[in-house]
Amino acid sequence: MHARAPRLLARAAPAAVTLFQSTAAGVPFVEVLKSQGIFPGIKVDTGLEIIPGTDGETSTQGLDGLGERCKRYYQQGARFAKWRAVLKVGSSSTAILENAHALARYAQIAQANGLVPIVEPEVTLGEGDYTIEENAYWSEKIYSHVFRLLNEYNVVLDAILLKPNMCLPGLDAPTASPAEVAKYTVRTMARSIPPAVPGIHFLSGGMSEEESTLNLQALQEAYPNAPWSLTFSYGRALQSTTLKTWAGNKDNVAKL
Ligand SMILES: O=P(O)(O)OC[C@H]1O[C@](O)(COP(=O)(O)O)[C@@H](O)[C@@H]1O
Repeated sequence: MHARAPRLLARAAPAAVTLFQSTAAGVPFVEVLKSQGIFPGIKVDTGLEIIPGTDGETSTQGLDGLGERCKRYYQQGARFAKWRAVLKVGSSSTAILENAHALARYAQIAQANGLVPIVEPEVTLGEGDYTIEENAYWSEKIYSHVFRLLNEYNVVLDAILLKPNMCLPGLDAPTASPAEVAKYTVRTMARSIPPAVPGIHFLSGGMSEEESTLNLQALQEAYPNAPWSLTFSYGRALQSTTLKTWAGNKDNVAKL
């Protein structure tokens, strides 16, 4: 692990297989993370499947046997779980309900097994010239359904983390300024996310490293008294330059 990683990461969510692996020196990955003050977690969904009768919309799989798996992951040292639902501006009501239901069942099962569920309803950044207002409308609609189902399944809201998208215009529309992104994103959260949720950890969703950083900074500065902590759980915006620079070659580690 890179020496700067512990300063940057509070938690890490490897795939199931990695949770049970060790370093070349034989130290379990879980122990490496714990010794650096990083909470290990686990992605528990098993991927996407097309919902028949829709225009390629997906439902996230992985509920079968989830309780048993969560039990094993907890014993192995995991303390949180992650499940990603993929939605879009203009999602059908079938896709919204299906994904909200699966997120709620997953969160309920994860909590019953001692894991903090990261609930990730991602309204993907797509092609088209839709406006930031349209993205905000669909994001609000989708999050509201997700929370209706979380409540339906008695998920303890104080013990989840939300991983949503920021509100952004379509890829073919003019880009929005960080101030606009902050305004629409926090308005959407204020309308649909209960204050009991402790943290909103945004995904980067295809934003560049710089864009995602500036947008997050704008959000935090504009809303210092937001009821939830506003922070990040970036994938691509954290890893892409690092992976490119490293390129699997240990001689490049010093450049990181
Ligand atoms: O692991 P999954 O569920 O396939 O998700 C893919 C990526 O999407 C994320 O959930 C969000 O990633 P981005 O920040 O790049 O949008 C990452 O954590 C994850 O690596």
